[in-house]
Amino acid sequence: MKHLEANFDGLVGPTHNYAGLSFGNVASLSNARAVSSPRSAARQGLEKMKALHDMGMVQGVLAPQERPDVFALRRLGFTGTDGEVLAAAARTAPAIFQAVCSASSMWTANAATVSPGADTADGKVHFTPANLTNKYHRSLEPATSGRILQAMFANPRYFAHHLHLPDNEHFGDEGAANHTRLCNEYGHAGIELFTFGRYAFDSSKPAPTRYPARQTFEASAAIARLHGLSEENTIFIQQNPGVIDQGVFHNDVIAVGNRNVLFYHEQAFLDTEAKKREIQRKFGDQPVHFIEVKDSEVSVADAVQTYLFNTQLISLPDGTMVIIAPTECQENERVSAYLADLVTRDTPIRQVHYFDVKQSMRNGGGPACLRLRVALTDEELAAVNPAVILDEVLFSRLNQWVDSNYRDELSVDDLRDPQLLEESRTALDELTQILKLGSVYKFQL
Ligand SMILES: N=C(N)NCCC[C@H](NC(=O)CCC(=O)O)C(=O)O
Repeated sequence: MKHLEANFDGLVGPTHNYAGLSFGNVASLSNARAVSSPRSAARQGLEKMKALHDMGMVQGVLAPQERPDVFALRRLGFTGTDGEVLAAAARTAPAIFQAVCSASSMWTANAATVSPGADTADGKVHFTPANLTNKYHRSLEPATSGRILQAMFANPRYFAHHLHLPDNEHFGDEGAANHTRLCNEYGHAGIELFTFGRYAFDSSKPAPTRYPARQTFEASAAIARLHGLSEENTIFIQQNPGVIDQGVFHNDVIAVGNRNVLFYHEQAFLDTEAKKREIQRKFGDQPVHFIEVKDSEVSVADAVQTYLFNTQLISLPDGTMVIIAPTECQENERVSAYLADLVTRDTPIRQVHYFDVKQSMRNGGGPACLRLRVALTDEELAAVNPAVILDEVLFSRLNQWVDSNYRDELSVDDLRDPQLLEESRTALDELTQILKLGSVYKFQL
């Protein structure tokens, strides 16, 4: 049986904007109210997807969510026609209004945690949408993420879907951004690394003091139980609270893993040496390549600014391991020198490919935030909704769809325009037909 890892990238939504909604995420706060370009953001994302497809990777598309979320405003007591709801919210509660307009579902590393069938007790691929409780604008995502994932991975013989964890900070869960899997081969049992920022039920344990820890230990442990993972293939690692306080709001801003490689900053974790020993013991006889970046090579500040670790570490079909990095890494002398040197060292990583995803980077989302990884056997892949898998035809169809539905520019003030809601709904309705998702949005139910 063949096996591979597929990437499902979030399509940027028609209301992509910069609202400064994510305290603890430096890029989001520093670009608050900048004018965005939904069209070029979506095109940048599609270019990256196409490039990975051209490298021989299986590349999928994850649909964005409907924004502004009028249903969320009605739940908060705004009434009248959709236009009246938008106008009243924008006038009387502008901060809430901006939150319900965020196109943050584009970062599909936060859509869910996924455990491949090789790791789970029942042999199925398990999905749990992230509840994203720490930020109101993101807490609006899990129900729709769940419906979209079920429409993509529908066959119950291969795929198991769980409800997101309780909507409470005690179980704050940010999905695959805090989850990495190491394995020898994608289809063989691997080890799943769950990274968390604090313990919810034990205030004596270390925790950040400046910025929030979005993921709790208790949430990570619940996901591992739900997915039927065993103690022997699961590792829980606490993030160093000091790096969260420097802007590492998700672990994928400071570490990334693929197959037998863990690439991380020396300050990323607590108890690093003990955790490395546990990883190697649970991984088995083959060596794990721990590529630890020293502070003297790249500082945490440079890592946060360039997203050196929010790179995609992928294995091409011939087995070559490559890094998909944002152009911000190329533009920073220290980081580009580090990467140029890394590919000459004795590690499995052989190439670096740079991509312009600036529209996403300005909100703190790099290449790795934009994708959800799903390791699949060929039999499981055959059971995935084929309309979401990118090929030449879908690529050009989606580019046309973006060109005819997306605005070139969007400022925060444009979000109250009821016409934008109409445009978004028309676009998303068409998209559900292109991707054969059925009815997944509330306005379609
Ligand atoms: N690291 C990963 N996997 N994902 C990045 C998510 C970025 C997202 N930014 C935002 O939600 C900003 C929206 C705004 O400010 O308009 C967040 O902070 O949750």
